[in-house]
Amino acid sequence: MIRLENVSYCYPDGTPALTNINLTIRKGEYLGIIGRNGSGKSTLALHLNGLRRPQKGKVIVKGIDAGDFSKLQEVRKIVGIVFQNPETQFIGRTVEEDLAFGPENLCLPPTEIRKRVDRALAEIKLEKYRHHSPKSLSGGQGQCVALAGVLTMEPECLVFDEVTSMLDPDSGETVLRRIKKLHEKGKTIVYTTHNLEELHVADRILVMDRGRIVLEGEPENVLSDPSLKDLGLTPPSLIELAEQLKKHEIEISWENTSSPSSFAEELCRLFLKT
Ligand SMILES: Nc1ncnc2c1ncn2[C@@H]1O[C@H](COP(=O)(O)OP(=O)(O)OP(=O)(O)O)[C@@H](O)[C@H]1O
Repeated sequence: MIRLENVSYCYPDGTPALTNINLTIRKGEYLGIIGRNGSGKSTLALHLNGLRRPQKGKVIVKGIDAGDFSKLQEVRKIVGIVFQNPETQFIGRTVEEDLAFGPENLCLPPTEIRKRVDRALAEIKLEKYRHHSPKSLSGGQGQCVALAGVLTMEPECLVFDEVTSMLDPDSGETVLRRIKKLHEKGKTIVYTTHNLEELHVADRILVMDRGRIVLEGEPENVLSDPSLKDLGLTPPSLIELAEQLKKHEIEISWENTSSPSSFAEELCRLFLKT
């Protein structure tokens, strides 16, 4: 669906943000991109719908060159982006107005705009906030509205750039659940984060460091890769716990316990002992 061929990008002050990136994003896949601060995740995300154009190499979106300025509108219909801070994306005075903005720009007929706004509101389950100012919502609700705003454009691929980093854990969970649902409905998802706990649902994970892809694979392999710590990343807590149990040769089995809560208690007990 999206192909990056030898993509390199340097910011005007000379900071190299991407170096020789080769990547194919398959239709319907959930791709997680992880890396410490400044590793190039956002710059890569911005290349996926032409918000940044490669200085070297090519980004091809369903056969269209995303670097070709005249094709930008087409590319943005296929790939939508949601950013870290939803407030920077709000334009309308009410949620409804905000959601209508994208389809209005596509010059769609009013009935179609209405249909898309209603559908997007139902998708994020925020119908009752239709007439509220998007700026009056909580961080999590605001992020869901930003997501709905992208959905009104009906893109096949959704790119989420560190969308939970400003949210509390509960709101972050809600946003992640919405994203998972969209994936189940067939959307291609690209999700950048520096929190490995969020990536167990991905089909594939890329690890970036200093503008390069340094590790790639299925979650079970990448999340337990010993080089993660050297790359400034904290493995998921369950994997850390499993490593500790292995290191201390502690045996634990489900059969020893009668219920999930006693299993959890047993784990806690063993963990405190190590
Ligand atoms: N507008 C800019 N001007 C100059 N340099 C920039 C700009 N944006 C990013 N950079 C630099 O480019 C490199 C890659 O940054 P990028 O934001 O893509 O990384 P990131 O992995 O998304 O980081 P973070 O997790 O902190 O958002 C970093 O060295 C960063 O300082």
